[in-house]
Order: sequence, then C-alpha cells, then structure tokens
Amino acid sequence: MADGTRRPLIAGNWKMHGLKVPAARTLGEIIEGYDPALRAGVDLLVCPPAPLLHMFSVVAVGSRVAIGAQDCHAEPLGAFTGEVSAEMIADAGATMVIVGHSERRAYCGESDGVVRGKALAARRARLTPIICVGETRQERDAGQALEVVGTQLFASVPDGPCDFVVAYEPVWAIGTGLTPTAQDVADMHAFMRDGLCKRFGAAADGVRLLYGGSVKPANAGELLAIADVDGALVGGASLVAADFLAIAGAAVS
Ligand SMILES: O=C(CO)COP(=O)(O)O
Repeated sequence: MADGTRRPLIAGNWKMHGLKVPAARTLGEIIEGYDPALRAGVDLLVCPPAPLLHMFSVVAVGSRVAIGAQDCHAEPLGAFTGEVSAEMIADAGATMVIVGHSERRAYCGESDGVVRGKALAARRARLTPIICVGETRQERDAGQALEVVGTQLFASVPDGPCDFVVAYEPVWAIGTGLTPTAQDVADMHAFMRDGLCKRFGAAADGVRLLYGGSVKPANAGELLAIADVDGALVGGASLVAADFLAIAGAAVS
C-alpha cells in the first residue's frame, strides 16, 4: 500500500499487442472509466507498442491517463536501425518508459549496464523510467531472490535524482497465473526500499515500487495492500479495459 506520500500507479504493459482500431477502442474505454473517484486516488499509465504512441498520446490529452513506451535506446539518435530513442518517445507525447523488462533482458540480452543507460536516456529526454527487476524460478528456489534483485537494482538504477519508478516482476510470475506469497512480496519490497534509502537517503522514500506478474482483478486487492507496494505493472489484464480499471479500483479501496 502506498504510504500516503506516494500516489499509487497502475501501469499497463501491452507488450506486442494492439492494432490501431481495437486498441483505440480499449484506450477510449480506459479513459471513460477513469472516473473522478479513481482520478482522486490512483495514476493510470498505458504503454502500447511504439507505433501507437503518438495516436494514444493525442487521444489521451486532457484525460490524465498517461502514455508510456515499453523500451527506448540509450542514444538520442544515430545509425541504430529499428531502434527508438527516448527523445522520439517524448516527442510522440509519452511521459514514461519501461526499461529492463525481463523479456528484453532475456530475448535481447540486455544487461544491467544497458538498462542503466536506457534509464539515463529517459532522464535526458525528461521521461520517467520504470526500471524492471526480478528473479527467475531457479534463483528463487536456490534462495537467491533477494541477492539477485539487489544486484540488478543497484546496477540498473543510475546515480542522481530519485526520478524513477521500480517494478519488481519475478520472471516466473509473468504470464503464468502464479504469484509470490504476500510475505515474499512484502520482504522484497522492504528490501528494495531499504537498499534505495541506503544509497539515496530520504529521497528514496518517494520512489514508487510496483509489483508485476499475473496481477488480476481477483488478486489486486491483496497485492496492493502490501506495505511498500505502490502500484502494479500489469501485462495481460491491461488489455481488457474492465480488468485494468478493476485493478485500479483495488488501489483506491
Ligand atoms: O510482464 C508483465 C508486465 O510488465 C506482467 O505480465 P502479466 O500481467 O501478463 O503476468
């Protein structure tokens, strides 16, 4: 549960889902459902695939639903075929960007150093990075979850201001319907908060720590009630407006 000074954030990571007509319909439903009661207590962010960023940003103007990207390149421009810079994302109207998602770490070989470079690029372009960390099943079973996440966090988060969000997403909980116990999430989030406070001092109290991995309307209440869980990074359930809004509702109830 956010402690009162941190406004909860419910972020939808659409991954590689979304063609413009049905996607615009879903975004419209999310905007419509973001009623005054939700607006008073929770921030909403939708992260569509890059080709939809500009359209989504235009559609969302005035709605207070924020739009974010799923990745960015570390360089502002250059000969990097197929890549999208943080500046381009900001230019498209987005305000946040996910970096270091475990799917990119696994499929694109992104190291902590690469992720830190992307977080710095986000800062340069005045985007808020959502820096993702999380252990594999094997690492958790070996009792190494805290150590692995602590190392990722330390090496992926850049020095400087506390202008970032962190998402703890256990790899084994993503898209599987499995979630850690409430105690395991509480322990991990307390551990991350402690690590950030040791490094950044009191400013780290303001950093929002999201949980991600099989968040659904049915389990959102329990997960969001955990101390130091300041919101959720939602995959599959964010593709259905009613489910995404129900998860947001759980953040304010
Ligand atoms: O990877 C995720 C969000 O970034 C989580 O995905 P699911 O909610 O589909 O498990």
